[in-house]
Amino acid sequence: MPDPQVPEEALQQPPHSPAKPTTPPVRSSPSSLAWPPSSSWCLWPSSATCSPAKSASPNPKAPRALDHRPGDHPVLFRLDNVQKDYRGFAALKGISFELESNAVGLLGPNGAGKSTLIKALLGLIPINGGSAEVLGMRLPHDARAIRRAVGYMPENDCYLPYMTAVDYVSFNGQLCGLPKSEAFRRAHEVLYYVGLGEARYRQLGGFSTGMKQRAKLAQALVHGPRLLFLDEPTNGLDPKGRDEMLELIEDVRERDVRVVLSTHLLPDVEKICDSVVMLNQGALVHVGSLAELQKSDDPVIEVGTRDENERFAQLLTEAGFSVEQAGMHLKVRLSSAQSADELVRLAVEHKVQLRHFLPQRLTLETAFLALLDQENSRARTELGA
Ligand SMILES: Nc1ncnc2c1ncn2[C@@H]1O[C@H](COP(=O)(O)OP(=O)(O)OP(=O)(O)O)[C@@H](O)[C@H]1O
Repeated sequence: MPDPQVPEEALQQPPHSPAKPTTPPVRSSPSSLAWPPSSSWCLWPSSATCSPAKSASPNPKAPRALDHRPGDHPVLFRLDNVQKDYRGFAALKGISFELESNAVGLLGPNGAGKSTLIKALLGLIPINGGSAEVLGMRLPHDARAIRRAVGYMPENDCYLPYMTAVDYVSFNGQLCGLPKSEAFRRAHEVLYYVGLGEARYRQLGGFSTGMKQRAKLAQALVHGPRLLFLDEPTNGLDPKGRDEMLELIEDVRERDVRVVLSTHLLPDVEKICDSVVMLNQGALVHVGSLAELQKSDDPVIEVGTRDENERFAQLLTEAGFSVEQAGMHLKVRLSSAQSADELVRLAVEHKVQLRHFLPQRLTLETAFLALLDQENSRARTELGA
């Protein structure tokens, strides 16, 4: 039975053609298995700029090289001394950087200025000094063009509770410049895409937190943005909901939409992003690739022995290694002059049986905390001087 509220063109292109081989990113309920919308469905508006979606790559999780739509600007952001004051309070203190990236993690403790930076880059709040470019478009002159090219999923709820999901998403599409019928058609498609196909005529006020987050994602995607700003998209979600939201974001990224993810959850950044921008108290702490940040100059090896951790720690310390106890294991930090071979040789020489030997990757969390520590002690020194 055709749905009387779905426009004819949407019915001609069924939102979930069985011919599509792509893996469903969301499997929250049988209804969400309606993914994907169709083989030719894409995140870009069909009128002027839409071209067929690329077929799924063999490994959708494999990192892709920068690969943009024709005419897309390779430089995501170019900021020069961007400042923002709220009645005399400096929320952004002269931020400068240039970044080429497909997925950026925007990190910082509470009050660091992440939301302020996002709003400034969207042209939603004026900056008090400096200049900024988003995808090659300059603020404030090109603010309208930026808003058309960019989707924004805000941290806070931003809907009227008595609106249905489809009206809400369609209305946002119109606000972003889509004609009414196109906005309505795409609202249906994008709601299927985020796994809310069956719930699209329900009022948002009755949605669970996970459904509200998906509806917010849908409204950010409806007009086919080239860049998506996500402010705390996994806030309030349980572990399953969080995984599903991250899978959706990964899928969006795989469809050539660049992503800026602002979050406190560093594992989310590790999963989605290829680069990071770190702020602290309105200042830029770090900008660069994630891999670069996780590269440790002093590798750490976790070792465990058969009941001889204490003796081995003593031997390692005497040999000049830096050792600390970490639960049932020892963490041995190697300087540039030391090697893992030496550590093993020492164990063999002293007949210490090694039961555990694990070179450790520096986590984003460790790197983040170390950078914040450095920055805070630098600020304290400056204050004292
Ligand atoms: N409209 C406003 N008026 C006055 N001060 C503001 C306003 N918005 C933000 N601030 C202040 O600017 C600073 C940066 O706020 P912002 O919301 O950008 O930080 P954030 O990094 O996004 O924090 P969180 O992670 O807690 O969301 C904070 O000290 C905040 O209190």
